[in-house]
Amino acid sequence: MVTAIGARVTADELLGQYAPGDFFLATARETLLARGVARSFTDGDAVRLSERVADALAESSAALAVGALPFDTAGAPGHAVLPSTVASAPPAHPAAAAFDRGAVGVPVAVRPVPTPELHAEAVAKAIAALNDRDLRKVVLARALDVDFDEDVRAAAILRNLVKDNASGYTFAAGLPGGYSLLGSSPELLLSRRGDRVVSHPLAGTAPRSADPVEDAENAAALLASRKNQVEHAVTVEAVVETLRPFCRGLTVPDGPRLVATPAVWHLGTGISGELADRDVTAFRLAAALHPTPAICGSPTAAARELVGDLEPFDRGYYAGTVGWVDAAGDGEWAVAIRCAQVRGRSMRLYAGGGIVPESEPVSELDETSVKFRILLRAMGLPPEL
Ligand SMILES: C=C(O[C@H]1C=CC=C(C(=O)O)[C@@H]1O)C(=O)O
Repeated sequence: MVTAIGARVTADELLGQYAPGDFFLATARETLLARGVARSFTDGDAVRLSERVADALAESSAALAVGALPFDTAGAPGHAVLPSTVASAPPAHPAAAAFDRGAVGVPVAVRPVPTPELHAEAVAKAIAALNDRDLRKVVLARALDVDFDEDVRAAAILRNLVKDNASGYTFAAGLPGGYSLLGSSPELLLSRRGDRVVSHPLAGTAPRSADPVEDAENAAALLASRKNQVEHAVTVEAVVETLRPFCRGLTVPDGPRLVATPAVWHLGTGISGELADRDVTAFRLAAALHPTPAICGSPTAAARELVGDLEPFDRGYYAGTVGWVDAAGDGEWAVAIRCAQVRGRSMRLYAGGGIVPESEPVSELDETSVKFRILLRAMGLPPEL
């Protein structure tokens, strides 16, 4: 097997080479394209998968492995690949802002799953269940199924996602069964470089507005909102608890900061730590953290059960994680949100939101609609569908 970090190319060129099945990741730090399969791994146990991948990297000349974990391994396996080739380029932005938009075509059908009304009803049931089942938070999602009369133009959608999203983690990941996951997530699950570990959980959301005054008001209201602060604190607590045993020291800010994305404001907390044992890889840490209360809830097992009871679909790799790990154990894993699972002529878009006792069903429905806009815009579709 030959794995090579290619000569320095541009993000634009890597996007030009991307084809469904490849792994692509654009961040503020770099752009990565991994192609071909030298070895692939699937495993229902995320920790075991991370260890198998670490062993394989140690035995091979591969520069890195790429992969994806599903939301729940009961529904789909963790998946990782030692690619045949890896190329990296400098960050796509600022140049990407001037990219031509890729043409995506017009869908022949769009179906919400469930209907918006039923999603609002599910949120109401979730609010009641928090009390009955002794939960602090649950994250409930809905989907939009979109069909085309030709294969989904994944490369064009990915190009548009990169163009539209100057920050965060814009990705495409090949999945088992011929699927790909395409999206642009604002949320870092875990990065490890040497002994420095960073996680940046997000929870708590408000819409952006084209009117600067309203936009600033929305941001200020989010920061002042007790409901959103609670939703956020539950998530940060879980990330800190999970990372603590792996780290010599952790730096956790006193409170969250506002994080701007093109469609929404979030509350975010940047957590950093010093890794105690360099044998613990980025993938192993991501497997330990996943699923955080940003996409599942708290306590985890009860929240996952409630998600299964209330959502009328399997999440697949939505609300999972996508990323890479290298032979030294360094790597970067994003929370797989603001994304769609794609195969053939169809794609399923997902959006969810954290539910706490103070949540209101209609606001939660609206929040999912706003979160869909990242994908809808990249597909050339109107913001409300
Ligand atoms: C579950 C999603 O977002 C999570 C990440 C940030 C903010 C969230 C919220 O405020 O509810 C969600 O926890 C999603 O976009 O599908």
